Amino acid sequence: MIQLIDVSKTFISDNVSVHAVKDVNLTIDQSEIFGVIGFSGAGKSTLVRCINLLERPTKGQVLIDGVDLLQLKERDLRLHRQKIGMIFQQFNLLASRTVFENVAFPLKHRGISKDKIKEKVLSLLDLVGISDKLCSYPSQLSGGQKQRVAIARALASDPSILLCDEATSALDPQTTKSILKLLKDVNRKLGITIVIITHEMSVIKEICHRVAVMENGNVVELNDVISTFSNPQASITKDFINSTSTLSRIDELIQEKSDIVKLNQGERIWRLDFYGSETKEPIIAYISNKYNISPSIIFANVEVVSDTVLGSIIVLVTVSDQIEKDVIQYLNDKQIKVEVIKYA
Ligand SMILES: Nc1ncnc2c1ncn2[C@@H]1O[C@H](COP(=O)(O)OP(=O)(O)OP(=O)(O)O)[C@@H](O)[C@H]1O
Repeated sequence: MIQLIDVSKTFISDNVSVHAVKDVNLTIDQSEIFGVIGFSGAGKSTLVRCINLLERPTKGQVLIDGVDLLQLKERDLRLHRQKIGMIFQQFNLLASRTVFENVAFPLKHRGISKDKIKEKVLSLLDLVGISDKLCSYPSQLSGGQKQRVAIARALASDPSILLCDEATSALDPQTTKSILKLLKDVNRKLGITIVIITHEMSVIKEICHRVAVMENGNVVELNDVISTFSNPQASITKDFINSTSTLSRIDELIQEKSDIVKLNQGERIWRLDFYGSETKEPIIAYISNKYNISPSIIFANVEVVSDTVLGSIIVLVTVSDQIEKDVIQYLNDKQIKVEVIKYA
């Protein structure tokens, strides 16, 4: 378990203080996949580097399984750090060493026999699916293959925690998916806690259990992924979610006064957000029949997040004030959020 208690990090350069991380409190459970999202400069890397003391916090405590790393002497700290692996956007492989040698590197000088090292490296390369590149050099590998080698190397010390700093940002979408799937497998098979820094909500959606949203050094929102997507609180979280969906196009169309959103007398535009079991009910058909209205769908977006369906639709509907109130009440009772985006 990782506990960050009142962690702050201030950099001072040229007599200017930069408060990169401000009083962050976080608990990340064993075997959890935890995401940290934020725009550039929000403090994500600094926060995550505080977990293995690549950055020493200016203030606060960093507890790994109850042990405060900041209180440890150098030798003990080195031992504890071996339990925290890390991978990076630029892979950080040793260019002059083969794949085998890169993965074997953390095992050197530990009194482990050559045979044991070989056995371990081969099983790790098998786990990450790159056994056929044993003798290749990093320059002969694709980005996805390099990240697989980096993951194998990070796992060589049998860590209980794996920190991933923008590990998929340099990869194309398909390779990103395959690396995220590998991280998921590693989490499931080895029970390793994974902390992932990203600026893409799609990464959070794909594999994380919980997510912390960072802005200006603060954690401004912290929740499980479903709640974050279905009921975001902070405006920056809403911005991130909008960036993954086509629905925010409606706001642009309204601003542009597009013909698509030009309304006649009595018409309105609603946004309906629903998730989980509600997605199986024929809600639109039901309200059409019950209230004698004919919603026409302008946009729709349905996602699957952590095995839960999340849907949003934007509809144009002609309706009186009273019927609108009744329909909204009915939908709210069904746990469907309704926002009236535009009146005629
Ligand atoms: N070594 C350093 N010296 C001075 N300032 C630093 C240092 N490292 C980071 N900062 C500053 O701290 C703030 C947070 O940086 P950090 O790299 O943690 O953000 P980030 O959210 O990870 O950004 P990105 O997504 O661009 O990597 C920024 O203003 C950055 O300029």
